[in-house]
Amino acid sequence: MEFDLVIIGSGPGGYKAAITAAHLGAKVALVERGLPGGVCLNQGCIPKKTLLHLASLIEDVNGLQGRGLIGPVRGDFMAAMAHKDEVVTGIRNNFTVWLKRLGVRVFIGEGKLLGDGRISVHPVRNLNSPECDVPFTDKGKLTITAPLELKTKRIVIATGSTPRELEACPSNAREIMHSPDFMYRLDHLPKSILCVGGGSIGVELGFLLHQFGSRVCIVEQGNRLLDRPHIPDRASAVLERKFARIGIEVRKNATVAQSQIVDGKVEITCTDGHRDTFEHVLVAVGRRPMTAGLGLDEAGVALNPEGFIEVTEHLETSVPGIYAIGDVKPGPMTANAALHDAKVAAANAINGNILHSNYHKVPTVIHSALEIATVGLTEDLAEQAGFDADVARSNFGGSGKARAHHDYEGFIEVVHDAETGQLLGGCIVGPEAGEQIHMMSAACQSERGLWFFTDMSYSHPSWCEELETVIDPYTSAFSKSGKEVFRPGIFARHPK
Ligand SMILES: Cc1cc2nc3c(=O)[nH]c(=O)nc-3n(C[C@H](O)[C@H](O)[C@H](O)COP(=O)(O)OP(=O)(O)OC[C@H]3O[C@@H](n4cnc5c(N)ncnc54)[C@H](O)[C@@H]3O)c2cc1C
Ligand SMILES: NC(=O)c1ccc[n+]([C@@H]2O[C@H](COP(=O)([O-])OP(=O)(O)OC[C@H]3O[C@@H](n4cnc5c(N)ncnc54)[C@H](O)[C@@H]3O)[C@@H](O)[C@H]2O)c1
Repeated sequence: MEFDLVIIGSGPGGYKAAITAAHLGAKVALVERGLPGGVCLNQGCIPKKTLLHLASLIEDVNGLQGRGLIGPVRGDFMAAMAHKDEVVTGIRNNFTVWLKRLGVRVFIGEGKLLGDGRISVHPVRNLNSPECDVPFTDKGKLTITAPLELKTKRIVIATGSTPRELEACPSNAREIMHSPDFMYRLDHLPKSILCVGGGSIGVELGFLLHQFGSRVCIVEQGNRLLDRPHIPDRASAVLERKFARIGIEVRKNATVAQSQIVDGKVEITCTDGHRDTFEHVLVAVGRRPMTAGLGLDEAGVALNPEGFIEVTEHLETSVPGIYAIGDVKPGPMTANAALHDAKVAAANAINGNILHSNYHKVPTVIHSALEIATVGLTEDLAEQAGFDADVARSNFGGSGKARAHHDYEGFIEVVHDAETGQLLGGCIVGPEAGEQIHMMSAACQSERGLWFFTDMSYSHPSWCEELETVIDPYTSAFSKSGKEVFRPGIFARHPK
């Protein structure tokens, strides 16, 4: 069977690449060895967001007790987990039908590079990935029963990642677990849980369990939660204050030195000497790329020292015509980034290397006790890049909508160049931040830069109108000084 493009892996990277290439008129095959939809649909973004939505509702409703609502409401964790399964299964069952309608051939089997544009696909013994026991209804009869060989002009590798192990706290998928075990093996609400790692998974799953009634502690080796360059310190600080207020314990600058399972409970000793016992431990200390068994060596595809597939700015690997996208190559390990990569790599694979990946364009959104959303550069990163960075900042204290919702924790900051007004990026912490950030993205993309916000008209009351409030004094000052120069945002000026 011959194709223009074969994609290995059907997560957000793989399926988006398939759709993009199909829209460009290519004959496309998508090979998946586990559950269609990858980590994002089956173990990550979608199940997590379903549970977090309920967790946030509990918080919102209880926050309005005595202000017209009578409570408190409580969560039913196992009913929430069943609801989550229904949501995921519903999306998954339509997923392959949708791809078929676009003309994409889906093969459920294990893909391996054979060189010379050939890919073998082998039947998988246990269709459901080793990390997840959820049944898959193969409506389209896509599961192969005998080995196949596909021939293709171009290849996209989108095989994703898997959780990193922690030697001092080895997972047994029960008392000590990783996020896939949390999603599919947890059959009760833990009375207590330790999250090792205060990154995205620790703060998101820790918060949701707290809302359902677990005692939650997070141990983080860095000196702040979400310790990543593109998340400003101020955002971590607001989240840490909120965790302290609602009763989530955070132990920073520490990790687990020893763990032992005794009578079905996990006894922990931390490097700061702290000892405690938890019903469960969730290890979330990052993820490693999924490259084993792909035949990369034989095909000549180079890896970097950390084991990620090396790519050029066009997302092409060391072998011309083979591209790699999403978690399996260096860069942000988010669905947002994988979706961005997919559009770049698929277009390049079909039309020649014309597009560059540009992670300034890709927002990051953390869904926890507060939503934290960023795009482009922080103040620190902007200064490191040589800009004369200035920040327009506001909290939601003056926002009518925030007051009406009785929800005004958080802030907005918009980073720009003091000299030119060029928009460089921003961060929003607060309600619907993950939606509001798209305004910031559009502004960064536009030729109008900061003036994008003041040119706009807004609905009132709304969260987004705060963006105009925060920017107004800056654009006015530029106008008064006669320095009103319209410059494209950071996206257009920085190819990488
Ligand atoms: C708990 C959790 C919550 C998350 N929440 C968010 C969020 O809210 N927002 C966000 O942006 N990101 C989130 N992420 C991250 C996001 O899920 C990943 O970044 C994203 O799924 C990566 O997409 P991908 O296409 O690179 O790979 P994946 O989604 O990992 O898909 C790779 C696929 O390739 C398949 N595969 C591997 N090897 C082979 C082979 N040899 N043959 C055939 N198939 C193969 C795998 O079975 C898998 O289905 C979350 C992650 C987790 C764990
Ligand atoms: N909303 C989202 O976009 C979202 C949500 C969940 C996961 N994800 C992605 O999934 C990936 C995995 O998430 P994650 O939370 O496991 O990784 P992460 O990289 O987000 O955070 C891991 C955290 O663990 C800490 N850590 C590392 N080793 C440690 C140790 N021994 N002891 C204590 N702390 C330690 C790190 O300092 C870091 O803060 C991430 O790359 C993330 O981008 C994204």
